Amino acid sequence: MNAEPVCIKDLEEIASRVMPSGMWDYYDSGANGQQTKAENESAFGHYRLHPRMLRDVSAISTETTVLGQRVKTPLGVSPCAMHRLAHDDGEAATSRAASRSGSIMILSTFSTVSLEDVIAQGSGRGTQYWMQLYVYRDRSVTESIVRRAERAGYKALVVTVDAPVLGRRLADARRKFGPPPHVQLANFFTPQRSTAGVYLDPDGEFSKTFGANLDRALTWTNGIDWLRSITSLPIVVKGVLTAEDTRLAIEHGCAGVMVSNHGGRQLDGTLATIDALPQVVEAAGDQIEVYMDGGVRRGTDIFKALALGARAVFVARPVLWGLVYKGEDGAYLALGLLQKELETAMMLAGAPSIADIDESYVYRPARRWVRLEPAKGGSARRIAAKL
Ligand SMILES: Cc1cc2nc3c(=O)[nH]c(=O)nc-3n(C[C@H](O)[C@H](O)[C@H](O)COP(=O)(O)O)c2cc1C
Ligand SMILES: CCCCCCC(=O)C(=O)O
Repeated sequence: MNAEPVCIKDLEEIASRVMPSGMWDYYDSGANGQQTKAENESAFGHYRLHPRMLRDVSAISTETTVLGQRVKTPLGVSPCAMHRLAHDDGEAATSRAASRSGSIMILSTFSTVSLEDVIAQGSGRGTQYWMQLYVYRDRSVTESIVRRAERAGYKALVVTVDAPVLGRRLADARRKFGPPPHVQLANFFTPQRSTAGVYLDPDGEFSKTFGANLDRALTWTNGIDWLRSITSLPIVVKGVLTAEDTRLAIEHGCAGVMVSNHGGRQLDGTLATIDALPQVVEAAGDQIEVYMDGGVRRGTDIFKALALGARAVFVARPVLWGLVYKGEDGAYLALGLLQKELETAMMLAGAPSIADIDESYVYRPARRWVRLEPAKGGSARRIAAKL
């Protein structure tokens, strides 16, 4: 295909053709049988829109607020390790693209451009930068990233809580995948910096480096309460899929939760994120903001997530595919295609502003999953996942 990509699926097709297979597999893979990865995308198709006609849609605005600050769009970039696998400019290119499109950018701790250099690429036109954290066994490593993020101007910390261990992605396991030597974890290792307390697998295998550093004993108390005690930045927990954990996030003083299953790369067999979103929104009430990611490939997906109560919606792989296609311009194209599709969906549905988009615009599927909640001294209670 030589024509300019006109949708995210076109970008995916190009990236799948041009990326070396090891890197493509790392970006693409879900865990184990990849059921969750597939359902993140397909589940959007189970929701239907309920559009309204003859509403003035001559002026569409996607402006909204997130964590109390104005943003041009509720669309953002989810944290992804190692953008330099996609393009030599790595996260610097993504940062420029996010800044041009006014999208929020969440930077992965495992970026291949340093967190200071990434934010320096933004032109400050209302883009918010948030810093993603994995909590290390050696807390001084995490604390040092927090301090650097504060100094550099990041507006929130996003703590990923769905990865006490890296999910088993079979293609990576077969290959013992690790990055090529020129792709380095720039927040920890550069010619100028080598961070004590961070173990790097001598063979470069990701899952081993990950497993050796991260704290599997992490809890709400020793992780989230501890973070709150060392910083005043708002804390968002990423990887929440249940009402129970949303209530805990509120109790532990978080500012937001991100409904995410890590793009299906961690626990295979969870609900798709669009299906998990309603129970989280209900538990959150107006006490905490709710964001989501996973399988968002179209403007109508964003519209549906907003209608079900997400305050902002994030994408990961689509931006990586854009980077593979054309660096900064490709990532900007990916975000621009989604933004344009969102605006078109808003026009066609008769919802000219983000505030207009509510639950009345979607039909939920009638199917239900039922689980049993253990009862204390009585018979187990049947709980239906409300979709
Ligand atoms: C290649 C790749 C690397 C990722 N790296 C991280 C990471 O470093 N930290 C993190 O919290 N999530 C990471 N994620 C998960 C994403 O932030 C996000 O939750 C998920 O990919 C969203 O789904 P999507 O790719 O379908 O948009 C990664 C995802 C991919 C595909
Ligand atoms: C040591 C680098 C490991 C990167 C893992 C990043 C991640 O979360 C992913 O899903 O992949």
